Amino acid sequence: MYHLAKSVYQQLTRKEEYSVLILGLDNAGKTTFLERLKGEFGGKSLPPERINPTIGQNVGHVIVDGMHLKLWDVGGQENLRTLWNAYYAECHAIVFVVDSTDRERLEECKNTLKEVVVNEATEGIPLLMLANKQDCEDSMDVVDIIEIFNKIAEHVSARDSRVLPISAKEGTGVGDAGRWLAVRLGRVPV
Ligand SMILES: Nc1nc2c(ncn2[C@@H]2O[C@H](COP(=O)(O)OP(=O)(O)OP(=O)(O)O)[C@@H](O)[C@H]2O)c(=O)[nH]1
Ligand SMILES: [Mg+2]
Repeated sequence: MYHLAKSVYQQLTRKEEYSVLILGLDNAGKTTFLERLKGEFGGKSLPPERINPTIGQNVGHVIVDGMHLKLWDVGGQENLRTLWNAYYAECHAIVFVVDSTDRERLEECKNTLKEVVVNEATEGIPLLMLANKQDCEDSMDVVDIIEIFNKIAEHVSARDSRVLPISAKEGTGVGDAGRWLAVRLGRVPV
């Protein structure tokens, strides 16, 4: 009887959790975005000046509109990108962060995103691209970023994708990014 009651209780109080993988080149602002998202949705967060390049991974939890999200932020340095594969099977959505000021690495950024979306393991997974660092005067126009990156996402497979302008440093657009994920993930079975 105790076991039955316990299992009923667990079913009733079960929290569904969705895994979100944060990818992008090194220095794109992935960790800054994760910390800002935590702050935006009521958690404790590190200020930008205390964030260092990620060598392993950072994990954060946020609740957006009642939806529990577990965010995996992994290092974007070239030699660490081979590790991204290991996360694909378990993730429900991918956030790809782009440094909008880094014109020199735009080609590398496009190729990296392409590799992610052509991988069989990410097929059909919702993809949110963030045109970050919009607070910088020299940042690329978000319209141009949308043009470039939507083409990559759409050509590969019919998936839910979106490009949003943000400043992870100042927090602009970060709440919208969290809410986009919550809405999209509400349509995906855990
Ligand atoms: N101006 C500006 N700087 C930003 C923004 N987001 C991040 N940065 C800066 O960009 C640098 C890299 O940020 P990180 O969050 O460490 O980048 P990352 O993508 O996690 O990098 P890796 O961990 O090496 O993969 C830091 O100096 C941040 O302060 C932003 O929105 N605006
Ligand atoms: Mg990082």
